[in-house]
Amino acid sequence: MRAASIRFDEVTLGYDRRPAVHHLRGEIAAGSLTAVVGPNGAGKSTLLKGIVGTLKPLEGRINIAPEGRTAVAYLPQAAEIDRTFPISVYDLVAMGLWSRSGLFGAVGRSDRTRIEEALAAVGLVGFERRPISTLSGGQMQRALFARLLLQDASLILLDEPFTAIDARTTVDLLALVRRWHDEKRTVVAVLHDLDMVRRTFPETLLIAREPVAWGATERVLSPENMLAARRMVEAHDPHAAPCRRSA
Ligand SMILES: Nc1ncnc2c1ncn2[C@@H]1O[C@H](COP(=O)(O)OP(=O)(O)OP(=O)(O)O)[C@@H](O)[C@H]1O
Repeated sequence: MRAASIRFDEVTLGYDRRPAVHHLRGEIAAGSLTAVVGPNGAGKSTLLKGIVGTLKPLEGRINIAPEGRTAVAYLPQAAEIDRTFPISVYDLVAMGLWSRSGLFGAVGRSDRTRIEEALAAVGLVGFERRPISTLSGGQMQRALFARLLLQDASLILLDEPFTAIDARTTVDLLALVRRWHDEKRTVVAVLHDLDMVRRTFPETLLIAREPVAWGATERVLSPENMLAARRMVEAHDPHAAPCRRSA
């Protein structure tokens, strides 16, 4: 597997021509482990959607290398996942193989072994037949991480993966994030717990509608930068005309 890098060339992302994030340039290095932090409404989820490609840049370009050959796995915020969908834990996790087997591809013995290994890795052995609607929040997140494991992607994007998740589950799932990093996958996670970011994520991008600081975590999370980010989001006028400032 070749690790994936992400380059931003003067990127503006937004909705209905209104920028949510702009003046974004720089690179997330191949094999890096990056936290994206910032106040509510700073544009963190928007940034991930831009990388995944569900949101096309209003301006600029996001380039993922190696181009066309990077498998991307994306875990949206829990609120965006339909827990009422009638599907078992096993089938949800098996969906991680779709990129290889296709929607109607047969699940062979080696696939079944991989599904069982993924369920074991997240501590969900015995939950296979449970409908996902019966899972607790932490169990659901474990199932989603098992699905990510099977996706075997070189670029993994996580949007607030530990919000409202119990401490034990967080510890277990954070170990998987570390494992992905050791395997030289590129991991980008939106997080609010700054202690966790300091402990686990070497790189941080602090955004407040535009990058405030980007680089080594300890330097980025300075009190000055955090204050600047909060002020920038508070000062933002959602009805302002699209910004024409060159980056
Ligand atoms: N689908 C949408 N249509 C219009 N505006 C949107 C849409 N999604 C997000 N926005 C706006 O874009 C801005 C950035 O939102 P985003 O969800 O990316 O922020 P965030 O940093 O992830 O916030 P939080 O920490 O609260 O999850 C906000 O002003 C939000 O209201």
